[in-house]
Amino acid sequence: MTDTTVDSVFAWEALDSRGKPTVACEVVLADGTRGHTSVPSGASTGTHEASELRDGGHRYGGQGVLTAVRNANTVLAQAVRGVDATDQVAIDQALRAADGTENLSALGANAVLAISIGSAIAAASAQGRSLYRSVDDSGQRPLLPLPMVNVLSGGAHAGRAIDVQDFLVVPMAAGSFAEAIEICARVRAGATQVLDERGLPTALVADEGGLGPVLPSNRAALDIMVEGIERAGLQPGADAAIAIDVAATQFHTAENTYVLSAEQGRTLRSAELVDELVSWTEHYPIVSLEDALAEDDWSGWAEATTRLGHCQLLGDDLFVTNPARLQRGIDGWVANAVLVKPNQIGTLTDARTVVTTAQAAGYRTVLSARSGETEDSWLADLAVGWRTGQIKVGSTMRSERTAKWNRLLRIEAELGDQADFAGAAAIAASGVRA
Ligand SMILES: O=C(O)[C@@H](CO)OP(=O)(O)O
Ligand SMILES: [Mg+2]
Repeated sequence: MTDTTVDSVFAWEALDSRGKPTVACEVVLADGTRGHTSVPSGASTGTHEASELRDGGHRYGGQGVLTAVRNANTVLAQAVRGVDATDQVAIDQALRAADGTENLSALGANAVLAISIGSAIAAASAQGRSLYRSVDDSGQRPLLPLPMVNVLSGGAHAGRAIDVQDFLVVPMAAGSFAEAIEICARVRAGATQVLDERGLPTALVADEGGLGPVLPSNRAALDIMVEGIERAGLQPGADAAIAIDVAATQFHTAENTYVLSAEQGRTLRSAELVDELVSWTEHYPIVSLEDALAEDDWSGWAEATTRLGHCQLLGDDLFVTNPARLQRGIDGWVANAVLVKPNQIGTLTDARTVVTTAQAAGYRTVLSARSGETEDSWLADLAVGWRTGQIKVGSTMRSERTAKWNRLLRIEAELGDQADFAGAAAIAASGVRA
């Protein structure tokens, strides 16, 4: 008989895709069902993220992850024991109450998230359902997300060879998720050819599998994106467009300026950075800009929203998947979309709240992996089940990335015409205020 109450938690230290320690765990239900998970970690993290216990180095260099593992195995395990794993809100409340801090710094957001997700996976499995089905209470047909896929990398993920962190391809013409991934893979191959022909190294692969060439300017990277799209036999804009993650927090200074080190230290004020971005959108088929300004530059962000509101303006470091920061954005007319990373907030319930709050306000939602990932694929299921419409996982290379793409390919293949594909409408659809 199915008994979905939590019986025990077994956590341990595992490796992430950067070879750094992370938390893995198995949540075991009373009927013996198990839910295994491991959690990711960012490199260009926002100051306002939930606080993971992590030393950043190998286990022999510090105790952070081991402490999180111990907390998962002891006080957090105790907190969820006897709670029904099908009641995600109750699981997450128990975890939050045990930690007692707003940002989960006492026991570690990584320990909390591992149990939060492990419980959801165990609950789905006990009910004989796929995770994407068990987290979906919409009563609608499953919705496969439009991917944005990393082609060129800079910033904190690629030794700051370019200032902008991610140059991604958005497969506008795709009619299915499978077609979308094929377009992205073709553009990646096209960009690789272009770099090869210029004698630029293509073996330098960044944290998320993007190409990491040293280029003279951010515009040079945009040129390569356009050429890569053309080389793939596609029309820039109509078939494949460009998204960028400026990750501006990374080159913002205490004097409230932005320093482009890839462009000889060119220094810009907020309004000048917005001018620069506006000019990029005039010359290149850019449909989405993430973290266009720094995490606490709310006035710069407001200006960007006024001047760039025809594009998707995605808050990552700005909102950090935090319901209160998102609400401030909605109230203040800032951005028009939110990047959702469950580990920025620490529980599935809070991440879900961000998705529903954003969608109710007309903001678009993009579920996102981290630069330090694991081979888990639960993120793919959450994108479908939460109907986020878009997903960002990194490139079409490296197994910790393809684990998510491949899970989505399988879901689409299994469902056939029982599922919908969000397509370009997910990024172009105007919100109530766009
Ligand atoms: O900034 C981001 O959007 C993510 C993923 O690209 O990077 P990180 O996980 O390092 O924060
Ligand atoms: Mg980002």
